[in-house]
Amino acid sequence: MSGHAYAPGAPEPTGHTAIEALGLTKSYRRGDALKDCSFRLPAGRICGLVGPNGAGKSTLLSLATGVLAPSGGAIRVHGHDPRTLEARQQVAYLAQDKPLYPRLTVAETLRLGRELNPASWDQERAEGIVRGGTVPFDAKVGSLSGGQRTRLALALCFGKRPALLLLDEPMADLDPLVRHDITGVLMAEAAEHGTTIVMSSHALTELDGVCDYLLLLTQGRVRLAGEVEELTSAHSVLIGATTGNGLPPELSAHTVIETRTTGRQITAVVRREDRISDAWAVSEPSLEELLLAYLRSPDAPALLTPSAQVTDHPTTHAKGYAA
Ligand SMILES: Nc1ncnc2c1ncn2[C@@H]1O[C@H](COP(=O)(O)OP(=O)(O)OP(=O)(O)O)[C@@H](O)[C@H]1O
Repeated sequence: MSGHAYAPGAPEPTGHTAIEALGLTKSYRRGDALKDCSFRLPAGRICGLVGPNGAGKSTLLSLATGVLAPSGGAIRVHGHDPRTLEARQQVAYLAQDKPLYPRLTVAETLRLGRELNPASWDQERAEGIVRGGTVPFDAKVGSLSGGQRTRLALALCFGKRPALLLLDEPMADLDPLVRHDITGVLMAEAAEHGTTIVMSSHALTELDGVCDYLLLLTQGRVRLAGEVEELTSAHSVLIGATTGNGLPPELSAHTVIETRTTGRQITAVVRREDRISDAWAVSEPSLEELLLAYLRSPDAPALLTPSAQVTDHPTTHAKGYAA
């Protein structure tokens, strides 16, 4: 398993699992897009999927939707191989370019959604999302604004009543007001229906307050996974005075993620392993500060909170992981 234990004696993760990856690897001719990734995403979370360009975010989403097959290891969605019908019925996916038919009207698009998902379609829910954005039902999709198109695409996704919704950079081309609006849709749907949402994003500030779970990938590996609150509270930002050359010796008591020196002041982001001396001004990093520290420090060790760790529970193997 990648990463290391979060806290000795921590309780076993509980609850249902939306996504579980074990040694998940995806190789292309030029190299590995994902390397030996193991993590668990509990159901009912809004998870930010973060990482620099080329980190493997889209590849992971494609594996979770069953569009791609792993080169090694395994991924399960609600306990099923993503390529099976059982998994596909539970997952909705919105690609970055939000593919919709421009010549259909909004009403016709929803009708198509119903025809494609006859067993699960929730017309009232889909219509409610469209109405919330005052999108005219008789308008052609090709005439909609970016925000309206996103709303319609989300209505199609949620109309399917998915247990898990995967979104590839849903906010990338939207202005701040529309982003706020769409965030509201996501949070309301997740709260009301318990839908698990995974959304990849480069806009770190936007994830704060929206996501309660986080998965950070860099260079195809899991660097951080777990509850946002647990991840941020496990770290501290320390500000103190520099002491000659090298790092102040007290820092060695902690796992140092990043240090920056400005004049005679040193700022360190650390994973606390011990009491912090009174010589430092101490604060908790924001989610953005934490992510930036890990992004700037590719060698900092990975951290997975207990709920994000894949346990060696026998049912894991019963579902075919061992094969
Ligand atoms: N079809 C493909 N063929 C070959 N290499 C690919 C293919 N798709 C992705 N890759 C490579 O795999 C790596 C991961 O790409 P991926 O698109 O998953 O990253 P990403 O985190 O989604 O990036 P971005 O933020 O730019 O969308 C990159 O090095 C990319 O060049």
